[in-house]
Amino acid sequence: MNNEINPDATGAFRSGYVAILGAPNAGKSTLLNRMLGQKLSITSKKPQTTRNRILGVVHRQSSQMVFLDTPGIHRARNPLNTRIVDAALSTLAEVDLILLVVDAINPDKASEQLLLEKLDQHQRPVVLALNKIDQVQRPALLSQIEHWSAAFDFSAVVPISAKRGEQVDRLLDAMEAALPPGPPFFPPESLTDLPMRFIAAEMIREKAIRLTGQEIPYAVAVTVDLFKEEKNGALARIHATIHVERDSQKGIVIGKNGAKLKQIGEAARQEIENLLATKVFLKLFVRVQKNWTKDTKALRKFGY
Ligand SMILES: Nc1nc2c(ncn2[C@@H]2O[C@H](COP(=O)(O)OP(=O)(O)OP(=O)(O)O)[C@@H](O)[C@H]2O)c(=O)[nH]1
Repeated sequence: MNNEINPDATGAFRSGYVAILGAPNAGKSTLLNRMLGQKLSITSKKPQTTRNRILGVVHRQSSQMVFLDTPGIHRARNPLNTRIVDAALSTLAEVDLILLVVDAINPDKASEQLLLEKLDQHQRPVVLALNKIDQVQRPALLSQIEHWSAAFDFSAVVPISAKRGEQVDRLLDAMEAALPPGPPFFPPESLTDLPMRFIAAEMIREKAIRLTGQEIPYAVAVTVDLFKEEKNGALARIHATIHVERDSQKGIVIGKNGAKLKQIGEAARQEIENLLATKVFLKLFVRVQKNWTKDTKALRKFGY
C-alpha cells in the first residue's frame, strides 16, 4: 500500500467501482469533473453528449472510488440510443455502488421511474444526489427529499450543486460509507486510465459541438487517426477526423474560408496541450458519413 494512503481511525480502507446514472442533462458530467477535480468528461448545454463510459479515479484518505460515467438512461428511439441504454445498464452489474443524479430543477420522472425499477433488480447500494440546488427554493427541495426518500431505499440522499461544488464533499462522505472495505485498485497518482487519444477525441468533439452552437446536432463523432509522441514526449502530433452526417453539416463545421474549423482546432489544441502538458500539433479533417447515427456498423467503428 502506498504511503500517501492513510486508513481511517478504525484502520478500514474502502474502495469500489461506482456507476453514475441519471437522466440526460441531470449534471452527471459536471459532478464527475467536480469530484475528479479535472475536466475529463464533456459537458454541454444540450442533452446526451456523454456517449462513452469514462473511467476516473477519486482518491481520498480513507477510500478510493473508481467512477464509470454512463450516459443518460432514456427510452431508446434509434440504434444509437439502444446502445446507450445497454451500456448504462450493463455497467450496473460491475459496480459496488450506484450514484443516481437527479436534476432538482426539472426531475425527469419517466426516466427516473425506469431507472428505479432497474436499480431495484440490482441490489446495489444507491446514493441519490439531488443536483442543481443553487436554482431550487428550500421548500421545494424539502418536498423533493421527502418524495425520493419514500420512492426508494437509498443509502443516502444528498442535495448538492455540482456546478458550484456545494455539498460535494458530503456526497463523497456518504458514498464512502456505502462502499465495501477493500484496498485501493489504482496508485494514487492515476486520475484516469483512459488512453490519451480517446481524451483528445472527446476534447475535439466537445469543441465542435460547442462552437457550432445550435446548428450541429448530435450527428458528430470524432476519430483520432494519428497520435504520435515525438521528442521524448515533448510534442504530440495528432490527426483527427470530425464525422458528420450531411454535406450541410460539413459546411457548418468548416465555416467560411475554414474559419470555424480553425477555431475548433485552436480551442481543442489548447485544451489537449493543458491535459498532456506537451506541445500539440493538431490537424483536423471533416468527413461526411451519411446517417452514421442510424447505421450499426458505423457505430461500432466509432466505438459506441
Ligand atoms: N444550475 C446548475 N446547473 C448545473 C449544475 N450541474 C450541472 N448543471 C448544468 O446542467 C447541464 C447538464 O450538465 P451535464 O453535466 O452535461 O449533464 P449530464 O448528466 O452529464 O448530461 P448527459 O451527458 O446528457 O447525460 C449543463 O448545462 C450544466 O452546466 C448545478 O449544480 N446547478
